[in-house]
Amino acid sequence: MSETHWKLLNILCSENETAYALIVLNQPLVDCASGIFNTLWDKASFKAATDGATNHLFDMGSPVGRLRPDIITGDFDSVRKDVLEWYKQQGVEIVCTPDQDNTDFTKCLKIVLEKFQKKKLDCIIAFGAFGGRLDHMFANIDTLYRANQWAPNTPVYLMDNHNISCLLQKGCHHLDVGSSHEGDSCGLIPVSEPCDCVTTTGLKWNLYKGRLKFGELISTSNTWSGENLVTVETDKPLLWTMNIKHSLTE
Ligand SMILES: Cc1ncc(C[n+]2csc(CCOP(=O)(O)OP(=O)(O)O)c2C)c(N)n1
Ligand SMILES: O=c1ccn([C@@H]2O[C@H](COP(=O)(O)O)[C@@H](O)[C@H]2O)c(=O)[nH]1
Repeated sequence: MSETHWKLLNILCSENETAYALIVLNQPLVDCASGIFNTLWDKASFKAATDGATNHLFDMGSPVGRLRPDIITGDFDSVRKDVLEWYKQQGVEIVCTPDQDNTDFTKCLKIVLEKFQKKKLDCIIAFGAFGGRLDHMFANIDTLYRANQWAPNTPVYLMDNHNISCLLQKGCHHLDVGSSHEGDSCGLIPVSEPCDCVTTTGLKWNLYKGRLKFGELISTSNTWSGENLVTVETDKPLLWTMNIKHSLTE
């Protein structure tokens, strides 16, 4: 049985030295000027902006303090021409990904993984993954399935100001929930297929060899039992999601 450890919000702790790449998705960053986004941005080993996300980075800072990613990728139907040109002049790597069968996020993730094939990267965080368009939210979750095929040993987290999610593959998972940044609720969602055998510890509503299936039971509005670790054993891919404490997001 495979064992996977997930650091989750521990990545945000000041003493934490996780090497991660940050992929910024096209969602407003106005509410993120302080708190989580800034922390993630400052500590990232590598920063990528997908298409329209570049507008948000551009609009956030003054020309002097403007946030500068390492790479900008996308089909470029959302980024403003002047914004792309400004970053080009600043020497930022620009990669056009015109394929219309995959999202800009999926394509960007692949580029980031290729860049880090030989360098150390503990995980990848995609910020701005929820809110806005529902089709995009499903596509962002779908990208987690692809990420597992491309780089099964590199955890990928979807985040926004309020949530962090990751895809648990078949096996046993140890989820660190003792960072003090955790909010009150969490969930286990069998997105792609029913999970017939799920066992958990560390939750208020645990399962023992239980079945999770849309139309039958999915685990939402769950919460902690008070321990710093949650364990999940699952026979099929299962989306873990939890919310982030308000004080961090204000
Ligand atoms: C069956 C099928 N449905 C839909 C599409 C269309 N499609 C899927 S991914 C993609 C690119 C999306 O680009 P992105 O910039 O991520 O999103 P946008 O904001 O432009 O919608 C497109 C057009 C397709 N290629 N195949
Ligand atoms: O509502 C949304 C819009 C976008 N995204 C993500 O951002 C990238 C880039 O978006 P563009 O609209 O092409 O600039 C897209 O691939 C999505 O992953 C989103 O999550 N929600």
